[in-house]
Amino acid sequence: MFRIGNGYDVHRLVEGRKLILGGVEIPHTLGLDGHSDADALLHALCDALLGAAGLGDLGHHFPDTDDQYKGISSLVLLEKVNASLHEKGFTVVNTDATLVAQKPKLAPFIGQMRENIARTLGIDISQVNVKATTTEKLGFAGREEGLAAYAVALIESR
Ligand SMILES: Nc1ccn([C@@H]2O[C@H](COP(=O)(O)O)[C@@H](O)[C@H]2O)c(=O)n1
Ligand SMILES: C[C@@]1(CO)OP(=O)(O)OP(=O)(O)OC[C@H]1O
Repeated sequence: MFRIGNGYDVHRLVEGRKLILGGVEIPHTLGLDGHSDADALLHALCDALLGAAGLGDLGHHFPDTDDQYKGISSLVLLEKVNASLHEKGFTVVNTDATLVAQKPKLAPFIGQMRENIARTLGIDISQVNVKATTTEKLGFAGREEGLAAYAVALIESR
């Protein structure tokens, strides 16, 4: 049986934090604020996978009030989410994500993001897609106040 899920995450862009997306540290004047490494791409992807499996959302499994997750790499969270899906008999068919950010230019880093996600999920890179778009300077993303990520995931029960 096939199941689909979607995820959406936003993090504020602030000074003094790293900009990490898809497990890649991207040089930029601003970074993402959050309890973990604030990797919005991986958070949206985790929520898409959890949603497809009917397992709620990221905050339910990893509360942002729990010190053990402070500063944690979201690749570790993705690995844990993937393990939860496998425990339930699900395998990932494919994922697709869209990053919404006015700056910086993300295209040069998308290949590494895809590699990180594919390796963490134990799937082929052809099963992982990531793209980026601006909002033509509209809204919070266009004003560079924050960055958003949308993700969808298709999973299959064994
Ligand atoms: N932060 C971003 C946003 C966009 N891109 C690339 O630019 C292309 C054009 O984006 P528009 O929002 O103007 O349509 C887009 O297809 C991406 O390849 C990017 O690298 N980083
Ligand atoms: C990742 C977690 C846990 O550290 O917190 P944040 O890094 O703040 O990210 P967010 O997407 O706001 O919430 C999900 C939480 O599970």
